[in-house]
Amino acid sequence: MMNVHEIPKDKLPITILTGFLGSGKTTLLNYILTEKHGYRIAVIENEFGEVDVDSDLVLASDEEIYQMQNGCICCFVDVRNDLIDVMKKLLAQKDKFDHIIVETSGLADPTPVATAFFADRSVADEVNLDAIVTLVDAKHIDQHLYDPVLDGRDNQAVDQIVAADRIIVNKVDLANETGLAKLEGDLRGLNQTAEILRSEFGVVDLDNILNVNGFQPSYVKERAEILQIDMTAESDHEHHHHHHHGHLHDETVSSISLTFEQPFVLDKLHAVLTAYLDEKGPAIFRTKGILSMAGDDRFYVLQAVHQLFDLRPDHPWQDDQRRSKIVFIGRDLDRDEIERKLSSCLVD
Ligand SMILES: Nc1nc2c(ncn2[C@@H]2O[C@H](COP(=O)(O)OP(=O)(O)OP(=O)(O)O)[C@@H](O)[C@H]2O)c(=O)[nH]1
Repeated sequence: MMNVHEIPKDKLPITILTGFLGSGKTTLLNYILTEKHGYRIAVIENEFGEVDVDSDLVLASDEEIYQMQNGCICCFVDVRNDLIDVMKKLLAQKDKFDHIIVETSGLADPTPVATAFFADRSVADEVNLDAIVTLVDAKHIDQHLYDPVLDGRDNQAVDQIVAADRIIVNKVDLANETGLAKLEGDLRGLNQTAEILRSEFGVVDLDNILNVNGFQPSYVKERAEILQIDMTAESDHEHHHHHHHGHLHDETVSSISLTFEQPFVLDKLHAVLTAYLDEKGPAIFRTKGILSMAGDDRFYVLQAVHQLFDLRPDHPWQDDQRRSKIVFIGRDLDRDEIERKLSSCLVD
């Protein structure tokens, strides 16, 4: 597709990739990283949860990947300052990249992330926020858009859609045409201007999401005012005093990370997870894990979004890394119960 927008020359384009937990951000990122589009891409990732699972799930590639894990990118001043510092490092070697993708955590409001690029003059002068691309899980988004627990409170699933310049309705294989048409109508109600695309496993026309010069600052400016974020560029160092107040994601949601040295018994684990997620799935938004199985030299990847889960073998373990890590994100998580149930699936 021809690109009709004029793209600022000499500025490094940045795409903010956002979308609720499990909507398909890493899947889309992996698609982008493996497609031959000719861009050299640096990726900045931020995840919610204590142990790092995401970096194991992003496919190995030549691209540079930076993890930012000490908190949710949208909430903590330090993390946004880290983001600026990572950007400065990237800009110092900007002849190595054509594009930067920032993948936010699934609970992030993208506005503070977007404003971070304007907050520091040396960064603001050299980058162009190309677009905020929001993934929407066609099967699960409704329960977050219309989350009764958040009634009257700030809802990040909504924030992410409202801030979008491109909305990708992903997982169309799990929805029917009537449901998709209704969803697209609802999305249009929240965001009148963003182009709405559909995808299965993140496969979209990349010309329509990268280098589109599609960022529309009006919404972000308005929201930044509500959040009391000053978007005026400051010179170096001053941004360390720059902050807003409070958390910007749903504080009823928390995460539990567990690690296990002993391997699991596959059948037992499968049965226990099926029963547990069936029972608790509505409140467990997301489960991710890299797991060691008895009698198998490959690591297993566990991926669940609410009740829907997938557990499958991947590559052989590398030396010294054989140890399971698993993260649950949701409401009212009972750490002891989860640990007890998982421990009952470990090899004797
Ligand atoms: N059926 C189906 N599953 C999908 C599709 N896209 C992604 N998935 C699955 O959905 C799960 C979550 O996908 P991810 O790409 O990890 O989602 P994410 O947005 O990065 O998740 P967080 O980092 O937790 O916010 C994985 O099991 C994917 O394989 C799709 O189009 N159809």
